[in-house]
Amino acid sequence: MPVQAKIGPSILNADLADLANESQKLLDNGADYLHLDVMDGHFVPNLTFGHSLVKCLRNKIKKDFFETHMMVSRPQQWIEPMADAGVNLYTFHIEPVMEEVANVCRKVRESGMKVGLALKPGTEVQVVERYVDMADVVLVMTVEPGFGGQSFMANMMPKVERLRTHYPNLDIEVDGGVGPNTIETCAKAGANMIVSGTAVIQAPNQRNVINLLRDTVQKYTNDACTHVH
Ligand SMILES: O=C(CO)[C@@H](O)[C@H](O)COP(=O)(O)O
Repeated sequence: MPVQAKIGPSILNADLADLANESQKLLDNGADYLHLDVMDGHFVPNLTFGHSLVKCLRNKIKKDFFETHMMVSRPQQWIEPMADAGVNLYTFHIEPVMEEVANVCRKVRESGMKVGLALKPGTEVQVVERYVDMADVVLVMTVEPGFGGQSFMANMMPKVERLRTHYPNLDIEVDGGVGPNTIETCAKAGANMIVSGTAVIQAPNQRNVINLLRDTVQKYTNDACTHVH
């Protein structure tokens, strides 16, 4: 099955006090999944929310695909709570668990969730290649994790290109500063799962932006890949 373009808005800069409605609006406007940014104030200098909120969101949004992007120092700690909260894809950073990546991947799988491996901009892509067989998605960060609204780092594209060349069937996600002005660069490099925060949340017409992102990726995806759903 060909790799599919999937657009997953990040809700980081949405009105978190109205998260269920904001999320539903994104899905109604064509989002393929929700990218939920979990930050612990240790791994990144920002704090958001945890499994309790995700569970409440799941109670309101029953069927759609949830990814949690775990920007936390101890991703092992939240596997079971997030699985219980109804998360579909558990994407964790390899940097704080460098010696235990395989073990964490196994535990995520055993919990029934899909596995995503995230890389900070300073982490070599070769480090993640050892674990690609254990993962469903590799997330290449295109900003330093922690905040929405930062500038896209085009110099991360060689990582995406290398992964796409070596792993034609892999779901490759990009996150940070991705929007109408930067999507073509990501799509050409081979990304097929697109996280976009500010550009979608603040758009006067979310549907138009989501469609533009998806159409651009579809233009460049080859027909030898798979997808997460
Ligand atoms: O994980 C992060 C930041 O740490 C991202 O999900 C951003 O929140 C995306 O927002 P924009 O850069 O698209 O505004």
